[in-house]
Amino acid sequence: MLETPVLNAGIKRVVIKVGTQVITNKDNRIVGKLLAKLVEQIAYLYERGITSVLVSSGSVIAGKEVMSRGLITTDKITRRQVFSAIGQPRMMRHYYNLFQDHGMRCAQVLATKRDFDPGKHRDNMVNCYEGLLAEGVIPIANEDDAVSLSMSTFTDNDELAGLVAELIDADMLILLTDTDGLYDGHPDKADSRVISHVQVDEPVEQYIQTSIKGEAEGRGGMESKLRVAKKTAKLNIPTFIANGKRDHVIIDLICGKAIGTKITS
Ligand SMILES: Nc1ncnc2c1ncn2[C@@H]1O[C@H](COP(=O)(O)OP(=O)(O)O)[C@@H](O)[C@H]1O
Ligand SMILES: N[C@@H](CCC(=O)OP(=O)(O)O)C(=O)O
Repeated sequence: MLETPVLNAGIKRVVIKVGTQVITNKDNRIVGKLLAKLVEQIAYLYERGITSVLVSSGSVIAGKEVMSRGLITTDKITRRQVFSAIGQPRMMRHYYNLFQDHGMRCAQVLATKRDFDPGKHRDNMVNCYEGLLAEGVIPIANEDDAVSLSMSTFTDNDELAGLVAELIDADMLILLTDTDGLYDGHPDKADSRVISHVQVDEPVEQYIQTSIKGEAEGRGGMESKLRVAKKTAKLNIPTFIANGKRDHVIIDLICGKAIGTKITS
């Protein structure tokens, strides 16, 4: 199905973050075919000696998908906790089945920000990731939204992905979203163009547009993607912002195709 791409031989470990916008349709429903496309690419890379960690959003929207009518509480925080607690196993059921179709195994690693503090918590995280990767199991990370509140909350999963990339010493970080990268204007405007390369000291934040998000539609936005991308790139981990709905996007990036926005130090 795929052409014969020439993968960058220097890439052995990659962290791929997929946002809520990538895996849902306009009705905010999870699209199984999009998850399948992502898993197919991860399986393709795995066969060729490249291991991936998937950081997947979607638990809150997956919970809302089945619960929005029945939920009595109007407290936003509790709603988020309940949605994510219900949605996370729904997401993992999708992923478990999809990886199994490729003869692969996956595992869930939920974290709060505290787990990345230097010391015992962090050592435990390293142990867990390295243990899974050594066994050929694909770790699927998400924030532990059911219990992650106030001081232990990540800005969003972009931040989590950046921390995981640092933790496992990744060769590349890919932030997948629903636009083709960072645009120099509003992504919906005809005269806006994707910025193909950003260096960490370039003041491209001026291009970020404000967007209003509904409940469960994810957090963060382009501002946090850019902040995380610059921080991770400074650690010499090349970071990409690209369109997760595009066919073969992960493989194309690892082949060095000029797509998305590349952020480097
Ligand atoms: N300059 C820009 N270029 C591209 N996208 C932008 C820009 N400014 C704001 N955005 C918005 O950022 C959104 C992606 O971030 P986000 O909603 O957090 O996605 P995700 O759920 O994938 O993490 C896009 O849908 C787009 O509307
Ligand atoms: N942890 C939440 C997603 C939070 C988040 O960062 O969302 P997004 O900006 O869509 O990547 C969830 O699983 O629904």
